[in-house]
Amino acid sequence: MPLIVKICGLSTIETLDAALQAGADMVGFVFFPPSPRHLELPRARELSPQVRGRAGKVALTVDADDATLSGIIEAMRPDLLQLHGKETVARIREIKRLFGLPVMKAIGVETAADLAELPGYAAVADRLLFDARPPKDATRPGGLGVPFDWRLLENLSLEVPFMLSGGLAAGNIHDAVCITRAGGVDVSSGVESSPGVKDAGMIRDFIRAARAAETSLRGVTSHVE
Ligand SMILES: O=C(O)c1ccccc1N[C@@H]1O[C@H](COP(=O)(O)O)[C@@H](O)[C@H]1O
Repeated sequence: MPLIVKICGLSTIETLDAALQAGADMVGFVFFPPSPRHLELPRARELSPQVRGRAGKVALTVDADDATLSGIIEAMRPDLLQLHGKETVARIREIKRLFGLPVMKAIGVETAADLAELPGYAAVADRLLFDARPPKDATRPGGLGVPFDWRLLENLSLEVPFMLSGGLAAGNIHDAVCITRAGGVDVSSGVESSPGVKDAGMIRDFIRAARAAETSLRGVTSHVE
């Protein structure tokens, strides 16, 4: 399966275009007011048609209530909901029942103990996303540009596809993909010149580096087989 590359936290026509032109498979929009990448609904409505089937549209929320989710879905018709808060298995089941959209649940990882909750989430989510567990005093649960120990995911066997995030950048994506064998990668801070300000050149570099990592990993595995 080709590596899925997701560029998250897009908020301008120019950088969204850069991500799409460079071949991003998914583009993410953040709906979480404390984030420097937060989008208001009118802006989401404006950007959404630009994606027009060129990539999967992902709406990122953090413990959003039904009314908030409903407004976001009406405004941008996402293909996937990224749930990046403390949503329980029961809440995910309810969101799927209410809105009929696939869900990617983010799991914060710092130690092996953080993987204990995986079976429950894997049973209900369509995808999992492993991100660095945020510090207790963080103002947001992700988008902090901090990696975790990828070796914790080595030899992970899951029934659902999983993606990797947390401090990824063009310079470390090769190691990240080779160690975790993730089916997808998700970046926000690593393609920004400052928090919330995406850089078209960094987006292109990241996607190029992710594709190169994918090619080199394929070479290794086909050699071993
Ligand atoms: O991007 C944000 O501001 C954000 C806010 C709240 C929850 C998640 C957020 N972003 C996601 O966090 C990870 C890691 O991002 P980074 O590359 O380390 O900055 C990624 O999945 C983003 O989608």
